[in-house]
Amino acid sequence: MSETPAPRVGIVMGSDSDWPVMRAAAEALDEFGIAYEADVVSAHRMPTEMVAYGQEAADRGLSVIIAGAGGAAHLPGMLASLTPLPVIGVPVPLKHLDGMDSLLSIVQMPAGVPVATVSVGGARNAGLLAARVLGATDPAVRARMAAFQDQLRDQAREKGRRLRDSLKRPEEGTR
Ligand SMILES: Nc1c(C(=O)O)ncn1[C@@H]1O[C@H](COP(=O)(O)O)[C@@H](O)[C@H]1O
Repeated sequence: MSETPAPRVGIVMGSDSDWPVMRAAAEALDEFGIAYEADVVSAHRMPTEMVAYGQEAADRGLSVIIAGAGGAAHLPGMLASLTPLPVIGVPVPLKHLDGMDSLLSIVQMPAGVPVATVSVGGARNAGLLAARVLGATDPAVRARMAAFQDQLRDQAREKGRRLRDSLKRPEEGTR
């Protein structure tokens, strides 16, 4: 019987309502074969459990924490204050303010307590950034990231080729 690999990345969010955004981080980690855990850990609603999560994360074997929250999004910063691990913050957009409240709550950290903040709703990039952090010391993950970057380059070249072709046929492009 094969054992489930121990999670290397912790994906946490303030509420299960964040999951439709945050699942993109999990999907990115799946693409790279990186084991993760996902849970709801709210600084505001379950502060003592949030403190325990932050204090225990490194000893439990996690290497990176991805924390997403919306509105008064204090979860990523509070976790960064509790753990020596890198914390990647995902501003989750809510119904009002287009996610600007979440973004500013996460990105404006005081000096000494860094949170690597991705764009509003940018959970996929959070997963990719976590893969890069692991890849710095894990050659297999780094090789997968290099292959992924090759694919991106090829796709971008193809987009340019299609655009140039459409300009050669005036009825399809704008001159
Ligand atoms: N920003 C935080 C925190 C926190 O930062 O501790 N805990 C919950 N929340 C956010 O509240 C929003 C609404 O949550 P509900 O949908 O449960 O009402 C979510 O986006 C969550 O991340």
